[in-house]
Amino acid sequence: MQRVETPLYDAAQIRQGETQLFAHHDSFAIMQRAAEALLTVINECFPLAKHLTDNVDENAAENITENRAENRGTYRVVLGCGNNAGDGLVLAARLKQQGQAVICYTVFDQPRSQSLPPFTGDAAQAYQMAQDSGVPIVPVAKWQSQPTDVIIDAIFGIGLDRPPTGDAQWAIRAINQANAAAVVAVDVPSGLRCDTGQAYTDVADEAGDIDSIDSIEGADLNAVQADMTVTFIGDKIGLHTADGKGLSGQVVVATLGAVLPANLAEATVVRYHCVYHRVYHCGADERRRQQQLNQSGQSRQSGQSGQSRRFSSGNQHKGDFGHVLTIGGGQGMFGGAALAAVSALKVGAGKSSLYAHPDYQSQFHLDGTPLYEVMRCHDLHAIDASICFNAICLGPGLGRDDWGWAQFKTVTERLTTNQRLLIDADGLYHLANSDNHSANRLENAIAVITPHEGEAARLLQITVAAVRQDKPAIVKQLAQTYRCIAVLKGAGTLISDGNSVWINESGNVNLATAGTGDVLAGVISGLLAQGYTPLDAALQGVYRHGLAADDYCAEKKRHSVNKAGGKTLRASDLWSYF
Ligand SMILES: NC(=O)C1=CN([C@@H]2O[C@H](COP(=O)(O)OP(=O)(O)OC[C@H]3O[C@@H](n4cnc5c(N)ncnc54)[C@H](O)[C@@H]3O)[C@@H](O)[C@H]2O)[C@@H](O)CC1
Ligand SMILES: [K+]
Repeated sequence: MQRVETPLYDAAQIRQGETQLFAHHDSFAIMQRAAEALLTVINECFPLAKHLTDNVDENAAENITENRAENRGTYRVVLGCGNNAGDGLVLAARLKQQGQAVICYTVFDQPRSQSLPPFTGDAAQAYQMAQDSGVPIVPVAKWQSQPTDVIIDAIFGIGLDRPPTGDAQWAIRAINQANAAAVVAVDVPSGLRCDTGQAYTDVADEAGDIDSIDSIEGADLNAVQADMTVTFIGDKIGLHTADGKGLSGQVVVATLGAVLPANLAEATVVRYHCVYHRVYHCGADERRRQQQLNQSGQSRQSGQSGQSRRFSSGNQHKGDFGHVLTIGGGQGMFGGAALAAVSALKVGAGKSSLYAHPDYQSQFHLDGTPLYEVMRCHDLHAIDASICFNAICLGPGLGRDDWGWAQFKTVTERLTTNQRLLIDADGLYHLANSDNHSANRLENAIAVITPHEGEAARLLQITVAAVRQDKPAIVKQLAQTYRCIAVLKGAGTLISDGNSVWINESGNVNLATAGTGDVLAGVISGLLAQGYTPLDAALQGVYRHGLAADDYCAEKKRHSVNKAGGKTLRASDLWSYF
């Protein structure tokens, strides 16, 4: 299995690329290139019928759509006051030159009441170009839109440095509520922080306690929800993780001729996907990924690692594929442990054993179905002397009570050097509450931890809001603090070895459902048991878990079961797609 990595950049690195470009090119020419890239994408992906009556004046502009016999839609460009708006203005001029219906809305100025627009430099030149081309430019107070319109968000790009307020906030809401045919973001969806993927919200960022996700869930995002983002110079971290994964839509990169300096090619944050050398039943997605791989000049391939022995020859025994011991299933929580134990088998582990609370020793069932394939483990005290467990999965459904704590202690005190270990769920709760001794012991083990935001907050003794502020930095910190591979789960799951950060490309919102985390714990443990390095087990496990959810949704759509692709997935549904 190959891993394909594409570098992602933060705003400071993009500014370096910009500086390099401007050393050899006129900056307005680069802005025109950006607009040309936007125009190409819009013409290809979101064409509207040409507008035949020219010379629409500013006062009549807001009635463009209504005045047309056929309600064929208008390009509505919403402008901030920086160079992101400059890109939007040049685009508007080019659309107008093509004979399209286009109107610009200014968020920060009232052109008629002020002698000069607030634009400066290249953006001022772009403003002039749009005016010369006859593009109507009106205050956003005159906003109106139709479902047939295409909205272009040119409010903020990489220069966003504070929460949008006033008219900007109003404009972001108007775009999101417009129910337009499409929303295209210029460079970055406005309101999204491009370094971290965190969107501004309508509540203060400081909200949220340690481990409490609920306190900040439900806040309205103060950021544009785009169908497509055309991003310039290099791809950006925040478009692929946290809020950004959902807000950016499809991401198209236009380098504008920039070749980022060699040291940036060693970006410490990359997004990745894996390429399998076998045929999947959902081949279309894989073919698409293969095409992207072939077309992408920026990608690099690595991780020729961990080709599972399962596929290498036909002459093997189940013992060759590794044995996973799952420890969890405290009182009332057997399901999570069972999901993990079965998932390890589904990704090819040869054997799976489960140690659970004595209540379950006589009823080994998941949703009423007996767990025939999973063996019972009756005694944890032998695990240090035992060579039969190739990986331990500690925590699914373990519970935070005394019984859970006792099992956690038994395992961590008996960890042998190089024991392959994954800690998830309540195992992480106990890890956070244990003394440094346990963390030090992880150093000797070959360990992977898989927290969600709340668990990450507890592990680092910070608030959930603080975790959300910079997830790429947090996942690194987790790996460094606990001396292991850290997987920070969520939209655009992040993985770190304490040095680099990988962002997973697969997966969708359907994974936000009970039990999928237990399945992931089992998947990674299953790969660990088969001999994958902990980094490869984490990277491939996260990718395969997300791909299974993508394939599930694609199949449901194909069979018209769920055309909208809504949330129907149950955790155990993933098993059929590994
Ligand atoms: N100069 C050029 O030729 C190029 C510019 N490009 C575009 O330029 C963008 C960056 O331009 P800028 O650096 O001007 O930044 P932006 O256009 O993103 O906006 C920055 C302006 O908005 C203000 N601002 C930031 N947050 C605000 C808030 N919440 N409320 C109110 N005002 C706020 C800033 O003070 C600044 O005046 C890129 O994202 C890209 O779209 C690219 O096309 C590359 C070429
Ligand atoms: K934007």
